[in-house]
Amino acid sequence: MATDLQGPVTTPVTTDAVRVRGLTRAFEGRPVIDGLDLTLRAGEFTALLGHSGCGKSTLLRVLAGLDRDIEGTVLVPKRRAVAFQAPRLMPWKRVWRNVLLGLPGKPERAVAERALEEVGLGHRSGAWPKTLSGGEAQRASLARALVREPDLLLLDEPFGALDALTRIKAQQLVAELWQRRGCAVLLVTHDVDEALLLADRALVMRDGVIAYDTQVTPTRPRTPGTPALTELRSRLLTELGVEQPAPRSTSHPTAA
Ligand SMILES: Nc1ncnc2c1ncn2[C@@H]1O[C@H](COP(=O)(O)OP(=O)(O)OP(=O)(O)O)[C@@H](O)[C@H]1O
Repeated sequence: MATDLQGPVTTPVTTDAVRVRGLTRAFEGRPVIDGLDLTLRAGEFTALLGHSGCGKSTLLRVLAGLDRDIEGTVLVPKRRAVAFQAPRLMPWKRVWRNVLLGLPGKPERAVAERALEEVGLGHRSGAWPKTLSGGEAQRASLARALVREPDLLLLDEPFGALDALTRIKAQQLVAELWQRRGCAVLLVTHDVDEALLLADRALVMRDGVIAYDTQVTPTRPRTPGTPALTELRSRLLTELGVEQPAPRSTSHPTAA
């Protein structure tokens, strides 16, 4: 799949969707990413966690090819797509035209409608973006990513601005799309529970590198609160510097 690669160096790799070696990105002389190595396997769903400002979006932008002012080696598949927290729809173009935006050639409306149907938005194809709800706009943004048939789907906090119920539905949709499409996904999120719900693997970024890298249980669908997930949740929170209360003692002093 990832034999068709582009990046600063184009050594072909076969089973990996992403291969990053010694990546450094500095702003005004201060490295935000500092010698980072990362391999994502084809078809793997990976969550990227880290405190605010640690460089998650910067890494995603580099992988998306939106930031090339870098040092190091970045190998990514040519077919990749990105969806951001804000859906970034052009208000003067109908939804289906937004979905096709930037695609080469002159793809037909039916191409956009197939992707819109996949995200449950076929009926809003001819609508103007301003008439969509937040969840609908986010789904349109996902359709725009899917229409590119990506081998690598980059998601930068796509659920961050959604209300709790819409967020659960959007998470389910992404899980379904990933299972159907089989592409590698890199999801930037602040939410440890979201990472544990969706991902095969969770990474914590700190000090410009991947400081922690763990597999999540392969069982799906996930049931929050199982001992394995609870332990992993606690480990990830510790890695993120979140102090947790000590487990409550089960022994009670007996009254005299
Ligand atoms: N274009 C830029 N110019 C200068 N500094 C930048 C630029 N883009 C990002 N930075 C800085 O790089 C650091 C990492 O930013 P980035 O957006 O990657 O963090 P993040 O981990 O995604 O944060 P958050 O979780 O808050 O979205 C921040 O200190 C940010 O101010």
